[in-house]
Amino acid sequence: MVKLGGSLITSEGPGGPDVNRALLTARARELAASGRTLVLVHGTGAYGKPPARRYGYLDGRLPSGRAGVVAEVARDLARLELEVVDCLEAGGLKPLRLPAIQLFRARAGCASPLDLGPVRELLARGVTPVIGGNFVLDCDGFAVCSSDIIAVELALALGAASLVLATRAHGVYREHGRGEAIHGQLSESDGDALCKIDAAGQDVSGGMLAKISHGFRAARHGIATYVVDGRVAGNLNGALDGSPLQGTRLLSDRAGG
Ligand SMILES: Nc1ncnc2c1ncn2[C@@H]1O[C@H](COP(=O)(O)OP(=O)(O)OP(=O)(O)O)[C@@H](O)[C@H]1O
Ligand SMILES: C=C(C)CCOP(=O)(O)O
Repeated sequence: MVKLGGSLITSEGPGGPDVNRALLTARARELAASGRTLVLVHGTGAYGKPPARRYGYLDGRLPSGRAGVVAEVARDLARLELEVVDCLEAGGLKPLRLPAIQLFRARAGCASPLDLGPVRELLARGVTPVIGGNFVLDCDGFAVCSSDIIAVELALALGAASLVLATRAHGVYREHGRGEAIHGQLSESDGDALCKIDAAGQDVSGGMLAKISHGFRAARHGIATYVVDGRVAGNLNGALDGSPLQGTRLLSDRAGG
């Protein structure tokens, strides 16, 4: 399971959000060359995070009365998803996009998987399923379903051997903004280290701290879990092989559940 972070694959251009096509195609080429069976999940970055601030749903929930906002943002996310599969295909993969809203459902803002049969069946047919962070149905409206949650839930449900969370950072910085030293590995019992990590109040998906917390859930179930630098050539395959060139391994002290 590989998740390509929104900060990695998108940027804010002069005319609005853009996909970093060259980088994404290069990563796809490396993954295609390895010939692995893969599920690819991706974030929304410049397409998904600014609207949450602009329209004021940083808690990730929108009642039915705000369906117009959901429709507008989902339209832009559909453009992102199309560009992503275009780059993945240009890199030599056989990607097929599955909408998050058909695979996940939320209850009071908390998303969990529905029937993942289509993901399994695509894998069996040699296709790479691609799922982007997006809105899903909630009891009384809609909820943001972050790509970190999608990646972790799919990794758990499909029994993935590893989960690689690729982002635009060297790994998990020890002190973000005050140097580039990263944790080689980070354990969920390391309270001193974790309390220095940014909870990103202006990020609908909770930033690095939320990413790490979700990642620990996968680690707890024995899935080799990494936060790696997606800008570094060869790093995704390195991490999938258990030795990233640049990144942080997330470890659980509560392995087994
Ligand atoms: N301790 C930290 N270590 C690494 N990055 C950090 C840390 N604290 C904050 N950050 C910031 O978090 C960013 C990554 O978080 P972000 O939520 O953008 O992840 P992403 O997975 O790339 O995006 P998305 O959630 O859209 O998929 C980094 O680019 C960095 O700017
Ligand atoms: C903002 C929406 C709707 C999707 C979630 O964004 P992600 O955390 O970038 O996957």
